[in-house]
This record gives sequence, C-alpha cells and structure tokens, in this order.
Amino acid sequence: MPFKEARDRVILTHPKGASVTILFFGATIISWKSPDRPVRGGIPIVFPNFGPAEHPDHKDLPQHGFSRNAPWEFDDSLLMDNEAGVAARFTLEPLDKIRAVYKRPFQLVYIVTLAEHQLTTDLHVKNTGPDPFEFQALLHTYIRAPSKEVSISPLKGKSYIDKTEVSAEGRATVKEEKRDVVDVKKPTDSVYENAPPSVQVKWPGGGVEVRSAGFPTLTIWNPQEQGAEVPDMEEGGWERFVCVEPGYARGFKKLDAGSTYAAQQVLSVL
Ligand SMILES: O=P(O)(O)OC[C@H]1O[C@H](O)[C@H](O)[C@@H](O)[C@@H]1O
Repeated sequence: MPFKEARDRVILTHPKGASVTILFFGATIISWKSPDRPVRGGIPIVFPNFGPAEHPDHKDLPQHGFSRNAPWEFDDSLLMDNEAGVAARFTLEPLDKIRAVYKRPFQLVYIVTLAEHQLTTDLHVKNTGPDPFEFQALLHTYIRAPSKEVSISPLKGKSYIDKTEVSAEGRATVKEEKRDVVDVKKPTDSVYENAPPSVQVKWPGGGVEVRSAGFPTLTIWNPQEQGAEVPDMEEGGWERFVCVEPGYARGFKKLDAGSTYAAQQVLSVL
C-alpha cells in the first residue's frame, strides 16, 4: 500500500523508503523524508553507539548507530487511549540490513505517551541473545527555541566533557560546570555525567522541563554558526533549536543475556 490514511492526514510511502505526510487541513505537507537520512529534528533515537563508533561491536556502524535510520514496527493498536493519555508502541529487531553490520541479537521497544501538556518516551533495550553485550543509547531531543536566548539549569557542579575542544586530550578532560545557568550562545557540545533527574530549558516566552530516569548523561548541543558545516542543516537552522539529550552516552551499558534496560524521558511544558 503506497498510502496510509488517518483521520486528519495521509502518508504516502515511496517503495524506496521516502515518505511524505500531508494534513487534510490546508493540504499542508508537515513532513517529508528521503530514504536513509535521519530526521534533523524531533527526537531521533540513538542506539547502539553515540557519536562515532568506539566499541568493537559497533565498528561497522555510522555515527549514532542505526536505530534512527531504520523502519520501526507499529502494530496498529494503542496501549492506552483515554483522557490520561494516548500511547503507542514501536519495536525494532535486527532486520537483514542491521544484521549485516551489527551481530548482537536485541529488541528495542519505544513507547510514546501523549498527555495534554506532556510527552513521555520510554526506551527499552532487551538482550535477546545468549551473551552479554555493551551499548549506548540516547534520545536526541531537539527543542524548538531561540538558541541565543536559551538557558538550561540546574547543571552547576556537574562534571562534563566538552566535545568542542580541538585536541583529543581536551575532549577527554573532565570539566566542572561553574555556571548557575548554562547557555549555548557559542558552539556547545557537552556531555554531563550524573545528570539531574530534571532540567528546565527556558527562553523568553517559553520553556520545557526535561525529566529523565535511567539515563545517566545529559548532552547539550548547538553548533551555532558551525552548523553551516552540517550538511543537512538549513541556513540559520542553528538559531532555532537546542538539543537536550538524556542518554547513556559515556562508557557502555552492559546488558546480560535475557535482561532489559529501561529508561524514560518526560517533556512537560513550563
Ligand atoms: O549530525 P548528527 O549525526 O545528527 O549529530 C548531531 C550531534 O549529536 C550530538 O548532540 C553530539 O553530541 C554532537 O557531537 C553531534 O554533532
């Protein structure tokens, strides 16, 4: 079926993987995806490696792994559908394309729960194989906000690594956050450890609380003018977002055979 119709929209799918979502309201196109390119925005899911591959299991994988570029399964039913929330479940298992580059048997489950002013995303990683394996995982949350005016807190006193440092030694050096309020006025790519369970992201006229559980790190990213070097970023795109990314992004999480790792992000409007 090249199209899927919902109450308010239709999604056209090209046999090679591209898709477009068109609302009936104004026949407005709200999403267009060409094949195999991750979406620059929203909440891409990063698994099993964050950044370039460092673990031998990940040596054939691209930056941020394969989960953001893979087609996930949706079983056409809702887990929850009432005033409290509407929840849908998506799964990803090793497809042939994944198995060709990654040997570990796994199942990812992603549950998206929409409440009136809150969006909850639960990520479960199950080791379905006979041996333990190690991975990283992260929710790469883009928040639409004026990046020169955003402030994020509380991160004071937290250790972090600064990936904007030019030397490998600089990037490996653990720094301590001295600021009451963190901003991204200059190019920022910081991975905080022992992330607080909640941070507030504020800008004039708006704000979002990012709560997380089970994710020990929090990455804050905005490249500012260096965004011009990011091939799929629109001109000036860096002025309109900040990424606040709960994850397991330093070291690796070891998962025993048959075990499941569960972590959650909750976004609330302030
Ligand atoms: O360009 P992407 O692969 O989507 O990565 C975008 C960014 O993701 C994370 O925030 C990393 O910390 C950054 O180093 C990286 O540049």
